[in-house]
Amino acid sequence: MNIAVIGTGYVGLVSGVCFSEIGNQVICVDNNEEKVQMLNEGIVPIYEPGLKELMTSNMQAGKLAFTSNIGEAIHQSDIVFIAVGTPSLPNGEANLSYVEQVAYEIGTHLESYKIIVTKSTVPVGTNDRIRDLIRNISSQPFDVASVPEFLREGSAIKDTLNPDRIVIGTSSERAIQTLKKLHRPLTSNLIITDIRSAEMIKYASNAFLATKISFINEISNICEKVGADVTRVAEGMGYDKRIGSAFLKAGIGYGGSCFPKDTQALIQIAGMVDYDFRLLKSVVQVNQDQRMQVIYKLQEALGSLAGKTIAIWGLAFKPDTDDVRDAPAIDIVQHLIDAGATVKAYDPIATDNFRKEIDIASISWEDSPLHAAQDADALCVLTEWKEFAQVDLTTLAQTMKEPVMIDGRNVYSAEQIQASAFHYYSVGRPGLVKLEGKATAII
Ligand SMILES: NC(=O)c1ccc[n+]([C@@H]2O[C@H](COP(=O)([O-])OP(=O)(O)OC[C@H]3O[C@@H](n4cnc5c(N)ncnc54)[C@H](O)[C@@H]3O)[C@@H](O)[C@H]2O)c1
Ligand SMILES: O=c1ccn([C@@H]2O[C@H](COP(=O)(O)OP(=O)(O)O[C@H]3O[C@H](CO)[C@@H](O)[C@H](O)[C@H]3O)[C@@H](O)[C@H]2O)c(=O)[nH]1
Repeated sequence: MNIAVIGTGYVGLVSGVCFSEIGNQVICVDNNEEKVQMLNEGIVPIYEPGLKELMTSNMQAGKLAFTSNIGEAIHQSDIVFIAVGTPSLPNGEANLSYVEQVAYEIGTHLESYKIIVTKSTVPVGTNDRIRDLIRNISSQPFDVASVPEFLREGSAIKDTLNPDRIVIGTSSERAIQTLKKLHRPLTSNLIITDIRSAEMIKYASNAFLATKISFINEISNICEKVGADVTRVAEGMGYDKRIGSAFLKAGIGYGGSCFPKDTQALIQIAGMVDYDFRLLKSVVQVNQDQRMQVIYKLQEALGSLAGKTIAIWGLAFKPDTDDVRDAPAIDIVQHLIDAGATVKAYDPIATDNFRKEIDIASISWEDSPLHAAQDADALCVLTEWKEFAQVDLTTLAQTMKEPVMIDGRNVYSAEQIQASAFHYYSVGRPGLVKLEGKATAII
């Protein structure tokens, strides 16, 4: 099939590449001309394992192209995917200006029947608005459908080529048949539903996953007080098929471009229809507080943070991505700076993006984990990059001024910590806290 994908962020680019990989003719559009030029030169603007290879091979096979000319792309396609951003407005609502702009441009370029599919995460009712907007501009035939995207950054290609399900929300039989045919090579689990339910499935899914994370983070905080180990608690819970083991990793709270924004947006969507989504509001609050646990533990270990040197390992919101959008590290580093500390930061790939968020003299940007830790009063592990688990803890402790570690992602095992000199704070594993070089009673 001939497909136009509007927007070459994570979703647009990965979808475009994967649709070409399964045999379609794809043209990706972005109004950022610099980005289009880079893509045409085979340069991938995001870090995603395997994406460059797949993109290049499909471009060379003539199945994938990039342009800033939306009209040309629409003329060549049967299906138009909208995959532009829907960032948060200051009140938490989704900003639909990019989606509406694209809908307007599609309307002005329609010259024959198209299926217009929204992949962007949009509030319930948005696809109806897109339909009205286009209908006001064009008398050409078209159908709209909501096909929300569930890919995760870092495993985006695998998620797209092997999805758990594809949700197709539309009232058009013609669109259903075409979209079924398009997606069947990816999975047989196609959920056909109405547009509003499809839009809601996306928000409800993200909100539920965020709820699981805040739930286990609260359990971890209680574990710390009652002497239980949250990793064993999560394991024991996860074997229950009704609960499932995924998304029960306690840490410093969720970040990224989706959970923070989509939970806020769903609270707003509920508010618009006079519903107070109390549970989700608590999930968001717990998540914000969880970031502060790192600071509380540092204060417990060091007292005042003024004048202290703190090493930070990990700036990305999770491993295998250079994305720092709403990363917990942003709040934590900002707090340390406000408290008068000096920060030595290291991330294998996200440093450049992080510096666009905060770049001040009291932060030094280090080129290795050990350089960041050198002469530091404490180390905070904020992203579970694989290379951190491989660092020799004896060498690390000797490099630091004080062997104090706040492991915000439970990277290290009990054995590694017991064999080390570290005064160690984990998340929800209080038996591993060492005080004055001696393990506490609960091991
Ligand atoms: N990032 C993810 O992992 C992910 C996963 C699932 C769903 N989503 C949702 O998908 C949507 C896109 O997310 P993203 O992270 O890919 O977005 P992004 O903001 O990273 O990228 C959007 C792209 O659209 C382009 N754009 C904006 N207006 C345009 C226009 N008028 N014409 C052409 N191009 C235009 C921008 O230049 C940019 O390259 C959002 O609604 C998001 O919530 C994201
Ligand atoms: O057990 C867990 C799992 C995740 N996280 C954190 O949660 C955040 C989000 O992680 P993840 O879901 O893996 O990354 P995203 O790429 O943001 O993907 C989410 O957001 C996307 C955008 O909507 C959806 O498409 C995906 O299905 C959904 O998983 C990260 O900060 C993780 O560190 C935890 O703290 N504990």
